[in-house]
Amino acid sequence: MFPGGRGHLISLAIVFSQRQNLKNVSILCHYVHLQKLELPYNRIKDLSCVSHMPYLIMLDASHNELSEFFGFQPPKNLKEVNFSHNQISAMKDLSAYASLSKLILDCILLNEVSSTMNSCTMSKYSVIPASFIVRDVIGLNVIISDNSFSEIRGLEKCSSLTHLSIVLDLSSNRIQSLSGLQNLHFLGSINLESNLIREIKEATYVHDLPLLRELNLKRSPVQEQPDYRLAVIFLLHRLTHLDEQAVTAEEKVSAVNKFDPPLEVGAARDHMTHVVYQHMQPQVIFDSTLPSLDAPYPMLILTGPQACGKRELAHKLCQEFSDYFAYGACHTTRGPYFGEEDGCDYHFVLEEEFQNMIRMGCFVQTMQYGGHWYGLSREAIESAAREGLACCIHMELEGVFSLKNSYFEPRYVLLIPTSTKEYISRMKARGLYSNGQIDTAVSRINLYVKINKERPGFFDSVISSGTNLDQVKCTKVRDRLSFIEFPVKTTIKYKLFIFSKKKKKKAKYKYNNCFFSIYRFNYLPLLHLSFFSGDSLSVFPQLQSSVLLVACILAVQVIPNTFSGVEVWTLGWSVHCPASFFDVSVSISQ
Ligand SMILES: Nc1ncnc2c1ncn2[C@@H]1O[C@H](COP(=O)(O)OP(=O)(O)OP(=O)(O)O)[C@@H](O)[C@H]1O
Repeated sequence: MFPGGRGHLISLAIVFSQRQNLKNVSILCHYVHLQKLELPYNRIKDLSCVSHMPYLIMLDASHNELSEFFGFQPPKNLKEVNFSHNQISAMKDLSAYASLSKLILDCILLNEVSSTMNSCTMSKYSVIPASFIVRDVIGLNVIISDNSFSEIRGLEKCSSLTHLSIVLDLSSNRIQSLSGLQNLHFLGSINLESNLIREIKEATYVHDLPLLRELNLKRSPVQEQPDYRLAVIFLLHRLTHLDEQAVTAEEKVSAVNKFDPPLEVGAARDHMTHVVYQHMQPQVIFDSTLPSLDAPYPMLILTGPQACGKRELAHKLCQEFSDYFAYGACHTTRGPYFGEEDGCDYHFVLEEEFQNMIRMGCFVQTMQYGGHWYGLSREAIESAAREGLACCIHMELEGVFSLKNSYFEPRYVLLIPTSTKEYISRMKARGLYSNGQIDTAVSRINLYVKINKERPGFFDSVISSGTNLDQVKCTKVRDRLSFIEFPVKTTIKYKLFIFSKKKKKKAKYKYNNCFFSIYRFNYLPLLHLSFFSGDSLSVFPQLQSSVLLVACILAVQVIPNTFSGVEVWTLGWSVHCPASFFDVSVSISQ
């Protein structure tokens, strides 16, 4: 029945595509040199003959009637075993099978696991590869695919799985959750292809597995979730392969930028948004850009965690030093607290209006905090600048990061609570905040402390915030900021003097139906051209040289927004320049 020369046969395959009636293979105990034995699709119940095969490396006994798990003495070098499609219901300790690296257990009816090391009773649907105590085996493959498992239970009781770096193949089941894998600290690779996992958050169950490098969720409904790949990469940052595809460094960076952007990235995005929307609007000269090229418009930003007292301080400063500061009221989508007046603390607007304002380029900076939008409008700054006052604003750290990207150069003062206890009782005393809001605010104190510590000079001044904002504190802030050289009301106005023969503050000219005004500031001319409908464009060639002259000195950008013809002559020196090239934008409007 079996081939001759049995003493030296090293590989034997008895393979049928359909089940055959081979039951007794005891004769194989004479084939002591066998290294590979393939006996699938038979009716074998007893494999004790394998005890006589000390050199056996690979055994395929799938599709048989085995009820005993490893019912033979351990061949020393046995590496790969396939027991799929058998009737094994109990499993045992495999510590004697030191070389075992791959064990395939598809479609077996596991009811119970018993071992010398542990014993746990499992339901039919538990996915249990056994209690493998195989020391120093790296890369043990456990393949339990093509079953109908709908959940993963009991794996953590299998001590081998908590001691080995293993590959776990659970493909083609009906598994919906990764719950059950969270304690298998040595899992290196999980194959969950063709299962029923739907939610990205399931990945959090395997988030803490330190050795997990490969996860396969191909052909699972979760793949249809928006941003699926980046989200999983973000949650499982140690992965090197997702869905059998290498995770690139670019993907890892994109994932972090998308789901937990560093402050700089969030700020850059915010700044970019507002610059783009602002440039889509007709360009005008802003009062805040007029003072000087070397002494930018003065602004004071008070920053610190919510309710640290910066808002009160801002109001106080503006009251006490009304010749220096004007309060810059931001816009917000949160509703007013009791006693808050529209336009005083904030401009309270609805979400839709806020979003419209973003698209209209009204904001210099925006931020979401506590589920509400906050934004510093250009008009808030301009209305202070028009009065010749420095704008005083309070905002969170993210706002500071964003503003640092703009051409504004405010002074930043950090108010930091020194006593968490006092800070919490201050928040509680306000009676406005839930415990969650208080926790968030408290947790952000460290963020401010960290930035202040790691980036010397990021804040121009740091003061501790307390419960009382008295006169002393205002004076203290002013004293500390004396180096700012606050403008007095007159500074801006008087510096704007005339660039005309008549020595008027602002000269308006009419030329060929065109009105244009010329300012002179710090001896540098600044042109403001305004046109009315029906203007003759013939003025342009004549103006061109003077505009170019001005452009050389001050780098003034003239942006046409109504006359397409204007583009022709501005094209050469305006359109092709990067936005930051120009110090001032001047509009030509109808
Ligand atoms: N434009 C803005 N950009 C960033 N942060 C802002 C902006 N406007 C306001 N904030 C900040 O948003 C946070 C929430 O503002 P809100 O006024 O709702 O809180 P509050 O409970 O009144 O606290 P506070 O007394 O600090 O203002 C505050 O820290 C506030 O300074």
